[in-house]
Amino acid sequence: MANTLHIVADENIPYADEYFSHLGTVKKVHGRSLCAEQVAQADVLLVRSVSQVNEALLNNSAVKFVGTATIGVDHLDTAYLDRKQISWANAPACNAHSVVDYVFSCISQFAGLWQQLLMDGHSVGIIGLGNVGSRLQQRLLALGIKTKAYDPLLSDTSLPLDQLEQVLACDVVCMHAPLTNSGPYPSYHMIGMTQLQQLKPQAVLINAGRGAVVDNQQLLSFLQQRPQQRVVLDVWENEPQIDLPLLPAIAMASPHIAGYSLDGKILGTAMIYQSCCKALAIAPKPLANEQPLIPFEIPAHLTAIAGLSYAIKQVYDVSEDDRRFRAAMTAAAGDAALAGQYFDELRKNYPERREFSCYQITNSPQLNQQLQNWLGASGFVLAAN
Ligand SMILES: NC(=O)C1=CN([C@@H]2O[C@H](COP(=O)(O)OP(=O)(O)OC[C@H]3O[C@@H](n4cnc5c(N)ncnc54)[C@H](O)[C@@H]3O)[C@@H](O)[C@H]2O)C=CC1
Ligand SMILES: O=C(O)C(=O)[C@H](O)COP(=O)(O)O
Repeated sequence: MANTLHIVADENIPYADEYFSHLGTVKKVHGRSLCAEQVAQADVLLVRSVSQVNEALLNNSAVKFVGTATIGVDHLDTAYLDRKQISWANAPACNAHSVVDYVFSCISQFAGLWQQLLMDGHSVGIIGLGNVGSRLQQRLLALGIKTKAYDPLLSDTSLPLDQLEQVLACDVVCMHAPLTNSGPYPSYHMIGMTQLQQLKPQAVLINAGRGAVVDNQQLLSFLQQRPQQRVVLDVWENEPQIDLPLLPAIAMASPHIAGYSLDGKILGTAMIYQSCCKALAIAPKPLANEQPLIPFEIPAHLTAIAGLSYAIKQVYDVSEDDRRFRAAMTAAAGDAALAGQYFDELRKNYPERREFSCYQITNSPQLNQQLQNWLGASGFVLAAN
Protein backbone atom coordinates (compact mmCIF):
# COMPACT_ATOMS: atom_id res chain seq x y z
CA MET A 1 0.00 0.00 0.00
CA ALA A 2 2.99 2.33 0.57
CA ASN A 3 3.44 5.29 -1.83
CA THR A 4 -0.09 5.03 -3.18
CA LEU A 5 -2.23 6.70 -0.55
CA HIS A 6 -4.16 9.91 -1.11
CA ILE A 7 -3.57 11.91 2.03
CA VAL A 8 -5.51 15.09 2.73
CA ALA A 9 -3.92 17.19 5.47
CA ASP A 10 -4.72 20.46 7.21
CA GLU A 11 -2.15 22.99 5.99
CA ASN A 12 -1.36 23.84 9.63
CA ILE A 13 -0.03 20.41 10.53
CA PRO A 14 3.73 20.97 10.74
CA TYR A 15 6.02 18.44 9.07
CA ALA A 16 3.10 16.64 7.41
CA ASP A 17 5.19 16.15 4.25
CA GLU A 18 8.26 14.97 6.13
CA TYR A 19 6.25 12.34 7.95
CA PHE A 20 3.61 11.27 5.45
CA SER A 21 4.91 11.78 1.91
CA HIS A 22 6.55 8.35 1.74
CA LEU A 23 3.06 6.90 2.08
CA GLY A 24 1.63 8.72 -0.93
CA THR A 25 0.56 12.18 -2.06
CA VAL A 26 -0.10 14.79 0.61
CA LYS A 27 -2.66 17.42 -0.40
CA LYS A 28 -2.89 20.47 1.90
CA VAL A 29 -6.24 22.00 2.67
CA HIS A 30 -7.64 24.87 4.70
CA GLY A 31 -8.95 23.06 7.77
CA ARG A 32 -11.79 25.37 8.72
CA SER A 33 -13.43 25.17 5.25
CA LEU A 34 -12.74 21.48 4.62
CA CYS A 35 -15.60 19.98 2.57
CA ALA A 36 -16.75 16.58 1.35
CA GLU A 37 -15.44 17.12 -2.19
CA GLN A 38 -11.91 17.55 -0.89
CA VAL A 39 -11.94 14.20 0.90
CA ALA A 40 -13.90 12.21 -1.69
CA GLN A 41 -10.73 10.55 -3.06
CA ALA A 42 -8.80 10.47 0.20
CA ASP A 43 -7.56 7.35 1.99
CA VAL A 44 -6.15 9.28 4.92
CA LEU A 45 -7.46 12.48 6.46
CA LEU A 46 -5.30 14.52 8.84
CA VAL A 47 -7.02 17.35 10.69
CA ARG A 48 -6.74 19.85 13.50
CA SER A 49 -9.47 21.00 15.85
CA VAL A 50 -11.04 23.38 13.33
CA SER A 51 -12.41 20.64 11.02
CA GLN A 52 -15.68 18.92 11.83
CA VAL A 53 -15.23 15.26 10.88
CA ASN A 54 -18.62 13.61 10.60
CA GLU A 55 -20.98 11.77 8.27
CA ALA A 56 -21.59 14.86 6.12
CA LEU A 57 -17.85 15.11 5.45
CA LEU A 58 -17.04 11.44 4.96
CA ASN A 59 -20.23 9.86 3.61
CA ASN A 60 -18.98 9.62 0.03
CA SER A 61 -15.32 9.05 0.72
CA ALA A 62 -13.14 5.99 1.13
CA VAL A 63 -11.20 7.41 4.05
CA LYS A 64 -9.70 4.58 6.07
CA PHE A 65 -7.90 6.60 8.71
CA VAL A 66 -8.57 9.94 10.37
CA GLY A 67 -5.83 11.47 12.49
CA THR A 68 -6.17 14.66 14.49
CA ALA A 69 -2.88 16.21 15.59
CA THR A 70 -4.56 17.45 18.76
CA ILE A 71 -5.43 16.27 22.22
CA GLY A 72 -9.11 17.24 21.96
CA VAL A 73 -11.53 15.13 19.93
CA ASP A 74 -14.75 17.12 20.24
CA HIS A 75 -14.56 17.94 16.49
CA LEU A 76 -14.64 14.24 15.55
CA ASP A 77 -17.89 12.26 15.44
CA THR A 78 -16.14 9.25 16.91
CA ALA A 79 -19.38 7.24 17.15
CA TYR A 80 -19.82 7.62 13.38
CA LEU A 81 -16.18 6.71 12.72
CA ASP A 82 -16.45 3.61 14.91
CA ARG A 83 -19.74 2.59 13.28
CA LYS A 84 -18.16 2.89 9.84
CA GLN A 85 -15.02 1.10 11.05
CA ILE A 86 -12.87 4.05 10.06
CA SER A 87 -9.74 3.99 12.20
CA TRP A 88 -9.04 7.23 13.99
CA ALA A 89 -6.47 8.60 16.41
CA ASN A 90 -5.76 11.75 18.30
CA ALA A 91 -2.47 12.70 19.91
CA PRO A 92 -3.03 12.32 23.65
CA ALA A 93 -0.82 14.55 25.78
CA CYS A 94 1.17 15.82 22.75
CA ASN A 95 0.94 19.43 23.89
CA ALA A 96 0.05 18.89 27.55
CA HIS A 97 3.29 20.46 28.84
CA SER A 98 2.74 23.39 26.50
CA VAL A 99 -0.60 24.05 28.21
CA VAL A 100 1.04 23.79 31.64
CA ASP A 101 3.73 26.26 30.50
CA TYR A 102 0.87 28.55 29.46
CA VAL A 103 -0.67 28.36 32.93
CA PHE A 104 2.71 29.09 34.54
CA SER A 105 3.18 32.09 32.26
CA CYS A 106 -0.30 33.34 33.20
CA ILE A 107 0.49 33.04 36.90
CA SER A 108 3.63 35.13 36.30
CA GLN A 109 1.51 37.95 34.86
CA PHE A 110 -0.27 38.70 38.14
CA ALA A 111 1.89 40.63 40.58
CA GLY A 112 2.38 38.75 43.84
CA LEU A 113 0.64 35.58 42.71
CA TRP A 114 3.74 33.35 42.81
CA GLN A 115 4.47 34.75 46.26
CA GLN A 116 0.96 33.85 47.43
CA LEU A 117 1.13 30.35 45.97
CA LEU A 118 4.72 29.53 46.93
CA MET A 119 4.99 31.27 50.30
CA ASP A 120 1.55 32.08 51.65
CA GLY A 121 -0.20 28.72 51.21
CA HIS A 122 -2.62 29.78 48.50
CA SER A 123 -4.02 26.96 46.39
CA VAL A 124 -4.67 25.98 42.77
CA GLY A 125 -7.87 24.16 41.81
CA ILE A 126 -7.85 21.95 38.72
CA ILE A 127 -10.98 20.97 36.82
CA GLY A 128 -10.23 17.89 34.71
CA LEU A 129 -7.30 15.83 36.02
CA GLY A 130 -6.34 14.13 32.75
CA ASN A 131 -3.11 14.45 30.82
CA VAL A 132 -2.96 18.24 31.15
CA GLY A 133 -4.48 18.57 34.62
CA SER A 134 -2.31 15.85 36.14
CA ARG A 135 0.90 17.32 34.67
CA LEU A 136 -0.10 20.71 36.02
CA GLN A 137 -0.74 19.16 39.41
CA GLN A 138 2.61 17.34 39.39
CA ARG A 139 4.54 20.52 38.64
CA LEU A 140 2.62 22.50 41.27
CA LEU A 141 3.11 19.84 43.92
CA ALA A 142 6.82 19.72 43.08
CA LEU A 143 6.86 23.45 43.85
CA GLY A 144 5.14 22.75 47.16
CA ILE A 145 1.90 24.44 46.09
CA LYS A 146 -1.41 23.14 47.45
CA THR A 147 -3.84 21.78 44.86
CA LYS A 148 -7.39 20.56 44.73
CA ALA A 149 -8.83 18.66 41.78
CA TYR A 150 -12.32 17.93 40.47
CA ASP A 151 -12.73 15.06 38.02
CA PRO A 152 -15.92 13.06 38.58
CA LEU A 153 -15.00 10.53 35.88
CA LEU A 154 -11.75 9.44 37.51
CA SER A 155 -12.10 6.57 39.90
CA ASP A 156 -8.48 5.56 40.24
CA THR A 157 -6.03 8.20 41.32
CA SER A 158 -3.33 8.16 43.91
CA LEU A 159 -4.31 11.64 45.09
CA PRO A 160 -7.64 12.50 46.66
CA LEU A 161 -10.22 14.23 44.50
CA ASP A 162 -12.40 17.11 45.64
CA GLN A 163 -15.87 18.47 45.05
CA LEU A 164 -16.35 21.17 42.41
CA GLU A 165 -17.25 23.68 45.16
CA GLN A 166 -13.89 23.08 46.89
CA VAL A 167 -12.00 23.60 43.63
CA LEU A 168 -13.92 26.78 42.85
CA ALA A 169 -12.91 28.10 46.28
CA CYS A 170 -9.18 27.97 45.40
CA ASP A 171 -7.09 31.04 44.64
CA VAL A 172 -6.34 30.00 41.07
CA VAL A 173 -8.85 27.80 39.23
CA CYS A 174 -7.64 26.06 36.06
CA MET A 175 -10.05 24.46 33.61
CA HIS A 176 -8.71 21.47 31.67
CA ALA A 177 -11.86 19.46 30.98
CA PRO A 178 -12.68 18.33 27.44
CA LEU A 179 -15.89 19.55 25.80
CA THR A 180 -18.60 16.91 26.14
CA ASN A 181 -22.34 17.09 25.61
CA SER A 182 -23.38 13.71 26.93
CA GLY A 183 -22.55 11.18 29.61
CA PRO A 184 -23.02 11.52 33.36
CA TYR A 185 -20.96 14.73 33.59
CA PRO A 186 -21.28 16.73 30.37
CA SER A 187 -18.88 19.66 30.52
CA TYR A 188 -20.79 21.97 28.14
CA HIS A 189 -21.53 25.16 30.14
CA MET A 190 -20.57 23.45 33.40
CA ILE A 191 -19.31 26.85 34.56
CA GLY A 192 -22.17 29.35 34.56
CA MET A 193 -23.32 32.15 36.86
CA THR A 194 -23.82 29.86 39.89
CA GLN A 195 -20.27 28.50 39.70
CA LEU A 196 -18.71 31.88 38.86
CA GLN A 197 -20.31 33.41 41.94
CA GLN A 198 -18.50 30.80 44.03
CA LEU A 199 -15.10 32.19 43.02
CA LYS A 200 -13.24 34.21 45.60
CA PRO A 201 -13.23 37.86 44.45
CA GLN A 202 -9.40 37.86 44.34
CA ALA A 203 -9.15 34.48 42.56
CA VAL A 204 -7.86 33.95 39.02
CA LEU A 205 -9.90 31.71 36.69
CA ILE A 206 -8.04 30.23 33.71
CA ASN A 207 -9.80 28.37 30.90
CA ALA A 208 -7.34 26.56 28.63
CA GLY A 209 -9.60 23.58 27.87
CA ARG A 210 -12.48 24.30 25.52
CA GLY A 211 -14.41 27.56 25.26
CA ALA A 212 -17.93 26.26 25.72
CA VAL A 213 -17.12 24.63 29.06
CA VAL A 214 -17.65 28.15 30.40
CA ASP A 215 -20.92 29.83 29.42
CA ASN A 216 -19.42 32.97 27.81
CA GLN A 217 -22.64 35.01 27.99
CA GLN A 218 -22.99 34.32 31.68
CA LEU A 219 -19.30 35.06 32.13
CA LEU A 220 -19.83 38.49 30.58
CA SER A 221 -22.85 39.17 32.83
CA PHE A 222 -20.82 38.02 35.83
CA LEU A 223 -17.87 40.26 34.95
CA GLN A 224 -20.23 43.21 34.55
CA GLN A 225 -21.29 42.61 38.16
CA ARG A 226 -17.78 41.80 39.38
CA PRO A 227 -15.33 43.58 37.04
CA GLN A 228 -12.34 43.06 39.32
CA GLN A 229 -12.47 39.27 38.96
CA ARG A 230 -9.39 38.13 37.03
CA VAL A 231 -10.27 35.75 34.21
CA VAL A 232 -7.86 34.30 31.65
CA LEU A 233 -9.32 32.86 28.47
CA ASP A 234 -7.33 30.98 25.88
CA VAL A 235 -10.42 29.25 24.53
CA TRP A 236 -13.73 30.86 23.62
CA GLU A 237 -17.22 29.90 22.65
CA ASN A 238 -17.83 29.98 18.90
CA GLU A 239 -14.21 30.32 17.83
CA PRO A 240 -13.08 31.98 15.68
CA GLN A 241 -15.97 34.44 16.02
CA ILE A 242 -15.68 35.13 19.70
CA ASP A 243 -18.00 37.33 21.71
CA LEU A 244 -16.08 40.59 21.17
CA PRO A 245 -17.72 42.52 24.07
CA LEU A 246 -16.28 39.89 26.42
CA LEU A 247 -12.67 40.66 25.50
CA PRO A 248 -12.19 43.94 27.44
CA ALA A 249 -13.49 42.26 30.59
CA ILE A 250 -10.86 39.49 30.37
CA ALA A 251 -7.58 40.01 32.25
CA MET A 252 -5.43 37.92 29.91
CA ALA A 253 -6.66 36.77 26.52
CA SER A 254 -5.20 34.58 23.80
CA PRO A 255 -6.50 32.96 20.59
CA HIS A 256 -6.44 29.27 21.57
CA ILE A 257 -2.68 28.88 21.57
CA ALA A 258 -1.99 27.36 24.99
CA GLY A 259 -0.97 24.12 23.30
CA TYR A 260 0.97 25.79 20.51
CA SER A 261 4.54 25.00 21.50
CA LEU A 262 6.58 23.85 18.53
CA ASP A 263 7.43 20.72 20.49
CA GLY A 264 3.76 19.90 21.15
CA LYS A 265 2.82 20.45 17.53
CA ILE A 266 5.60 18.26 16.15
CA LEU A 267 4.80 15.54 18.65
CA GLY A 268 1.14 15.69 17.53
CA THR A 269 2.19 15.06 13.92
CA ALA A 270 4.55 12.25 14.94
CA MET A 271 1.86 10.57 17.03
CA ILE A 272 -0.78 10.50 14.28
CA TYR A 273 1.89 9.29 11.83
CA GLN A 274 2.62 6.31 14.08
CA SER A 275 -1.11 5.63 14.53
CA CYS A 276 -1.74 5.88 10.79
CA CYS A 277 1.03 3.39 10.00
CA LYS A 278 -0.29 1.02 12.65
CA ALA A 279 -3.89 1.28 11.43
CA LEU A 280 -2.88 0.65 7.82
CA ALA A 281 -0.29 -2.01 8.71
CA ILE A 282 2.61 -0.02 7.21
CA ALA A 283 6.08 -0.02 8.76
CA PRO A 284 6.79 3.54 9.97
CA LYS A 285 10.05 5.09 8.85
CA PRO A 286 12.32 6.27 11.66
CA LEU A 287 12.41 10.07 11.97
CA ALA A 288 14.92 11.65 14.29
CA ASN A 289 13.61 14.64 16.16
CA GLU A 290 16.33 15.26 18.71
CA GLN A 291 16.62 18.98 19.41
CA PRO A 292 19.58 20.40 21.38
CA LEU A 293 18.82 22.15 24.66
CA ILE A 294 18.71 25.94 24.44
CA PRO A 295 21.25 27.53 26.81
CA PHE A 296 19.82 30.20 29.07
CA GLU A 297 21.13 32.26 31.99
CA ILE A 298 19.37 33.85 34.94
CA PRO A 299 20.86 36.90 36.70
CA ALA A 300 22.40 35.37 39.81
CA HIS A 301 21.42 38.26 42.11
CA LEU A 302 17.67 37.63 41.74
CA THR A 303 15.63 36.35 44.65
CA ALA A 304 13.99 32.97 44.16
CA ILE A 305 10.57 34.37 43.23
CA ALA A 306 12.00 37.06 40.97
CA GLY A 307 14.26 34.48 39.32
CA LEU A 308 11.39 32.09 38.67
CA SER A 309 9.23 34.86 37.16
CA TYR A 310 12.20 36.07 35.12
CA ALA A 311 12.86 32.61 33.68
CA ILE A 312 9.23 32.04 32.77
CA LYS A 313 8.73 35.45 31.18
CA GLN A 314 11.98 35.18 29.21
CA VAL A 315 11.06 31.87 27.61
CA TYR A 316 7.34 32.46 27.23
CA ASP A 317 5.59 35.74 27.97
CA VAL A 318 1.84 35.23 27.48
CA SER A 319 1.30 39.00 27.65
CA GLU A 320 2.74 39.12 24.12
CA ASP A 321 -0.07 36.79 22.98
CA ASP A 322 -2.57 39.00 24.78
CA ARG A 323 -1.16 42.15 23.15
CA ARG A 324 -1.23 40.73 19.62
CA PHE A 325 -4.72 39.34 20.14
CA ARG A 326 -6.22 42.60 21.41
CA ALA A 327 -4.53 44.57 18.62
CA ALA A 328 -5.99 42.24 16.00
CA MET A 329 -9.47 42.37 17.50
CA THR A 330 -9.28 46.17 17.69
CA ALA A 331 -8.21 46.27 14.04
CA ALA A 332 -11.29 44.24 13.15
CA ALA A 333 -13.33 47.22 14.42
CA GLY A 334 -16.40 45.20 15.39
CA ASP A 335 -16.57 43.30 12.10
CA ALA A 336 -17.22 39.75 13.37
CA ALA A 337 -16.15 38.01 10.16
CA LEU A 338 -12.89 39.97 10.05
CA ALA A 339 -12.28 39.28 13.73
CA GLY A 340 -12.70 35.58 13.00
CA GLN A 341 -10.25 35.80 10.12
CA TYR A 342 -7.70 37.57 12.33
CA PHE A 343 -8.23 35.00 15.09
CA ASP A 344 -7.25 32.23 12.69
CA GLU A 345 -4.36 34.22 11.22
CA LEU A 346 -2.85 34.75 14.68
CA ARG A 347 -2.96 30.99 15.17
CA LYS A 348 -1.58 30.16 11.72
CA ASN A 349 1.31 32.61 12.11
CA TYR A 350 2.02 31.86 15.75
CA PRO A 351 5.67 32.56 16.63
CA GLU A 352 7.93 29.67 17.49
CA ARG A 353 7.61 28.83 21.15
CA ARG A 354 9.62 26.13 22.89
CA GLU A 355 8.64 24.31 26.07
CA PHE A 356 10.36 25.01 29.40
CA SER A 357 11.98 21.58 29.20
CA CYS A 358 13.92 22.70 26.09
CA TYR A 359 15.84 25.31 28.08
CA GLN A 360 18.92 24.56 30.11
CA ILE A 361 19.82 27.06 32.82
CA THR A 362 23.56 27.07 32.27
CA ASN A 363 24.43 29.10 35.37
CA SER A 364 22.12 27.17 37.70
CA PRO A 365 24.95 26.18 40.11
CA GLN A 366 25.41 29.89 40.87
CA LEU A 367 21.75 30.43 41.75
CA ASN A 368 20.36 30.13 45.26
CA GLN A 369 19.16 26.66 46.21
CA GLN A 370 15.50 27.69 46.46
CA LEU A 371 15.55 29.08 42.93
CA GLN A 372 17.30 25.97 41.59
CA ASN A 373 14.62 23.79 43.19
CA TRP A 374 11.77 25.88 41.81
CA LEU A 375 13.24 26.04 38.30
CA GLY A 376 13.66 22.27 38.23
CA ALA A 377 10.13 21.75 39.53
CA SER A 378 8.80 24.12 36.87
CA GLY A 379 10.27 21.99 34.09
CA PHE A 380 13.54 23.75 33.22
CA VAL A 381 16.71 21.69 32.80
CA LEU A 382 19.47 22.61 35.23
CA ALA A 383 23.15 22.42 34.33
CA ALA A 384 25.09 19.92 36.43
CA ASN A 385 27.11 21.38 39.31
N1 LIG B 1 -6.05 25.43 24.82
C1 LIG B 1 -5.35 24.55 24.15
O1 LIG B 1 -4.52 24.90 23.31
C2 LIG B 1 -5.52 23.10 24.42
C3 LIG B 1 -6.69 22.63 24.95
N2 LIG B 1 -6.83 21.29 25.21
C4 LIG B 1 -8.10 20.84 25.78
O2 LIG B 1 -7.84 20.33 27.06
C5 LIG B 1 -8.64 19.18 27.25
C6 LIG B 1 -8.00 18.30 28.28
O3 LIG B 1 -6.83 17.73 27.78
P1 LIG B 1 -6.23 16.40 28.43
O4 LIG B 1 -6.00 16.59 29.87
O5 LIG B 1 -5.08 16.00 27.61
O6 LIG B 1 -7.42 15.41 28.21
P2 LIG B 1 -7.67 14.06 28.95
O7 LIG B 1 -8.70 13.34 28.17
O8 LIG B 1 -6.38 13.37 29.24
O9 LIG B 1 -8.27 14.50 30.35
C7 LIG B 1 -9.48 15.17 30.51
C8 LIG B 1 -9.95 14.91 31.92
O10 LIG B 1 -11.12 15.67 32.13
C9 LIG B 1 -12.04 14.87 32.86
N3 LIG B 1 -13.40 15.34 32.67
C10 LIG B 1 -14.30 15.00 31.71
N4 LIG B 1 -15.46 15.62 31.93
C11 LIG B 1 -15.31 16.36 33.05
C12 LIG B 1 -16.16 17.19 33.79
N5 LIG B 1 -17.42 17.40 33.42
N6 LIG B 1 -15.69 17.80 34.88
C13 LIG B 1 -14.39 17.61 35.28
N7 LIG B 1 -13.54 16.79 34.64
C14 LIG B 1 -14.00 16.18 33.52
C15 LIG B 1 -11.80 13.47 32.34
O11 LIG B 1 -12.26 12.50 33.27
C16 LIG B 1 -10.31 13.45 32.17
O12 LIG B 1 -9.65 12.96 33.31
C17 LIG B 1 -8.70 18.55 25.85
O13 LIG B 1 -9.84 17.75 25.72
C18 LIG B 1 -8.75 19.75 24.97
O14 LIG B 1 -10.10 20.07 24.73
C19 LIG B 1 -5.82 20.41 24.99
C20 LIG B 1 -4.65 20.84 24.47
C21 LIG B 1 -4.41 22.21 24.10
O1 LIG C 1 -4.68 19.74 21.19
C1 LIG C 1 -5.77 20.34 21.37
O2 LIG C 1 -6.79 19.80 21.80
C2 LIG C 1 -5.83 21.78 21.10
O3 LIG C 1 -6.64 22.48 21.62
C3 LIG C 1 -4.89 22.30 20.09
O4 LIG C 1 -3.91 23.11 20.63
C4 LIG C 1 -5.72 22.99 19.07
O5 LIG C 1 -4.97 23.37 17.97
P1 LIG C 1 -5.68 23.44 16.55
O6 LIG C 1 -5.97 22.06 16.16
O7 LIG C 1 -6.95 24.22 16.70
O8 LIG C 1 -4.67 24.08 15.68
